[in-house]
Amino acid sequence: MTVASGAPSSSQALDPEVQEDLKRAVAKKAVEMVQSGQIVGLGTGSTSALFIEELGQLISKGKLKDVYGVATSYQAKVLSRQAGIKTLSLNEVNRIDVAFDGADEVDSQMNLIKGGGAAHTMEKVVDKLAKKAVILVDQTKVVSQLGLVFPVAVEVLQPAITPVLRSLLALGGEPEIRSALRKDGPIVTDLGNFIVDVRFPNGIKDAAALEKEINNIPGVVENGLFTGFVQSVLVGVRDGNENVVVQLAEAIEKIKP
Ligand SMILES: O=C(CO)[C@H](O)[C@H](O)COP(=O)(O)O
Repeated sequence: MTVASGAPSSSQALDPEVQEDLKRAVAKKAVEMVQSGQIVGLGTGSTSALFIEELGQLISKGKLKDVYGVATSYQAKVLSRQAGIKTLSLNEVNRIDVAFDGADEVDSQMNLIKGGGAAHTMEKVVDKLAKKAVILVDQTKVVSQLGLVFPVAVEVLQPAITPVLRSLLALGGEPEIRSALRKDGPIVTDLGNFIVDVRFPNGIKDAAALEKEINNIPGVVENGLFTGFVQSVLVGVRDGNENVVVQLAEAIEKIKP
């Protein structure tokens, strides 16, 4: 599978309404993969929110029974409750059958940048624990190289912020503490930590190595590089005839920006 020819390249912005249509189409396709009795990881962000909405509709129509969600954030938990999906905490489940999550960037190896919603720490826990992680994106997220556009989000223990910033600079990054729109000062994550967005102006050459290097810095909780474990990506694409198409990539080297 390749992303349909005629699709704008990933760096090209889409009309927000078209992008929303692509996300919705992906969410609708994704819920078809859920089976009754499953425990489902629920990601964070606007695409995951549409998935939660669609899943809630299937449950309320009785088309899916005994489905439980494991939320990756406060947002996912509240949206699940509103959609009528029962949630359990990680400590109450003995498995996660499948997790559905969004991403900020996806490369041809199905490595990801996540963390635009500052929820990547619990997303990584849930997505990696799941028997299968399915990533839901529109075509704007598919890139030839990670990091050229989107920074890597790093969750950092508050008391360690200064030495962590120094270490991130030493790795060649350009770190910036994420601030809130409607609050003076840094945002604080669901887990009580700061977020540092690290730009790598020349892109990321070895995402797996960088993921490990950043996580080795004392004071770092988790970073938003997800490498080496995702095997399914659903991509919403607008084809040359302006039709919305959802493509499933299930092996590495299959997504082309
Ligand atoms: O990683 C995430 C949250 O931490 C999101 O999945 C990512 O930011 C994509 O969000 P959206 O679907 O709104 O584009």
